Amino acid sequence: MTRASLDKQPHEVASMFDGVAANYDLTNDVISLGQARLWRKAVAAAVDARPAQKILDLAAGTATSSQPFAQAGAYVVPCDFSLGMLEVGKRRHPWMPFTAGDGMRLPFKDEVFDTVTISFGLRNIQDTETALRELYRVTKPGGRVVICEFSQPTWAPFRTVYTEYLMRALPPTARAVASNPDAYVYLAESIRAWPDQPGLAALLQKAGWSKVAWRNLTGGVVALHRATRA
Ligand SMILES: C[S@@+](CC[C@H](N)C(=O)[O-])C[C@H]1O[C@@H](n2cnc3c(N)ncnc32)[C@H](O)[C@@H]1O
Repeated sequence: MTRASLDKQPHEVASMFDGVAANYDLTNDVISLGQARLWRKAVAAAVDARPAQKILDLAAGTATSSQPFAQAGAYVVPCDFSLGMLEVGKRRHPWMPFTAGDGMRLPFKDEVFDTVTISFGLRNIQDTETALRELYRVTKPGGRVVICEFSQPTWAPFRTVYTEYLMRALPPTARAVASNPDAYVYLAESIRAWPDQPGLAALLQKAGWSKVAWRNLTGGVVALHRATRA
């Protein structure tokens, strides 16, 4: 594989997600070998949504990542720039205030959300630091960010097996279930190119966030980063 498919422009990323929207959630369950549901539970626990809280779920896609916060009684705004993903989400959750918007220029005023969160989306945004600064801007002072993203398994033998899975088994599996298998080649490449746990923590600090911490899930296949706005 080459790095070429990683150099996608934002409109290409949006149209790639438009293309996978119909089968997106099913494909996730299959290619994560059922782990996706556990990761979502961990995100829900970290966000700890409460009634009357205002939560931004950036890169929410079909809003599967937003649903636990709404179920906990919070006011959750799913925001994404793929109209195809938003359409699928709106059909499933017509009461949610879906908002079309780019993570690098959020269509919200300063300091409006108690918590901002992003699951499996930050890696896809062209400029990570700009997105982290935008998330900071729209968060109330004292508010929090929770980021759920693929990362690096910490135990070397497991890392080797996982890398084999990403590069060899995932593309054919995706070909069997996904509507646009190329999107899952991009997935494998983008995970390999993404910063590890301390690398993302450093980017959060650089964007102004404090009290940065993370927790590994599934041995570090996924990491949950948390931070606070001063
Ligand atoms: C892998 S999906 C994650 C969806 C959802 N958060 C979940 O956990 O199922 C990534 C989403 O990021 C969105 N995305 C990528 N770049 C974006 C950007 N610059 N602004 C807004 N959304 C973006 C894509 O459209 C896609 O819906």
